[in-house]
Amino acid sequence: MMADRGRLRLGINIDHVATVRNARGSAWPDPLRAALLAEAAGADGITAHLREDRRHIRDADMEALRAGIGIPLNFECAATDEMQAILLRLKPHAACLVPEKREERTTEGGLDVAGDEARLKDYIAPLREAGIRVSMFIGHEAAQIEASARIGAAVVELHTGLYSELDAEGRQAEAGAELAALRRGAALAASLGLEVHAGHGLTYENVEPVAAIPELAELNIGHFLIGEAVFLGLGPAIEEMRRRMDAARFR
Ligand SMILES: CC(=O)[C@@H](O)[C@H](O)COP(=O)(O)O
Ligand SMILES: NCC(=O)COP(=O)(O)O
Repeated sequence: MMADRGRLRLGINIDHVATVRNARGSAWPDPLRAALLAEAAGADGITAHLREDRRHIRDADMEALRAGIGIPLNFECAATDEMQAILLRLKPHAACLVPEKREERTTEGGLDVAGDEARLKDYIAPLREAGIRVSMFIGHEAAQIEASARIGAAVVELHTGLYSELDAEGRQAEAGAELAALRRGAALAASLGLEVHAGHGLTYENVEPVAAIPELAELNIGHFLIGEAVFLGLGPAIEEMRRRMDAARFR
């Protein structure tokens, strides 16, 4: 009999549609249009990251996504006062708090929840009261997972960036060790009552071992799929990712 470990949700991150738009200072390609195409292709949610420097997604994009899509919006941002005010005004389905450095090319590592526990507990309290599902974008270390549970986060999203990099570099033993650590992290988080998501750097080639982790409820995938959309179209690119995720879950 086929094992049924539950359907894994697929959130599509549309940040890099905005990267292409901003490269020319034009109005296109439009991230909302991408989000609506993703929704039509079966995406379970849309993820967008409003960075402090607005290098891709901008405030108006978040407003348009909040008003325009029919599936949950996962609003990624740093835990700053500015972002808290925007979250409380827009009230997205979910807020995923991420570490952010102005000079980084992309999100490097997870949020240090254990090292900033008291502040983050206070920071998320009004978000929780507003009905926003709070998620922590963290590494797989037990200390970060336990701190996320203690402060009252509903979700942790485990950073798969290192696994993805090691796999892409052909460092299979190290990628396997990182995958095993992600598995242990997912099991610990679920045992603490957290919903477990994962994402960053996932591709057709590396997604299946991650999708097979039984405690995961959702993957968030962006950069690779926006690139693949150039060749396949966004809908077919998403459908192929969906197919591979299902293959990992239901084989
Ligand atoms: C938090 C995360 O993993 C992604 O949302 C990522 O941050 C996308 O944005 P960047 O590519 O700007 O890092
Ligand atoms: N939180 C991870 C995410 O939204 C997508 O990351 P990526 O696929 O763009 O690297």
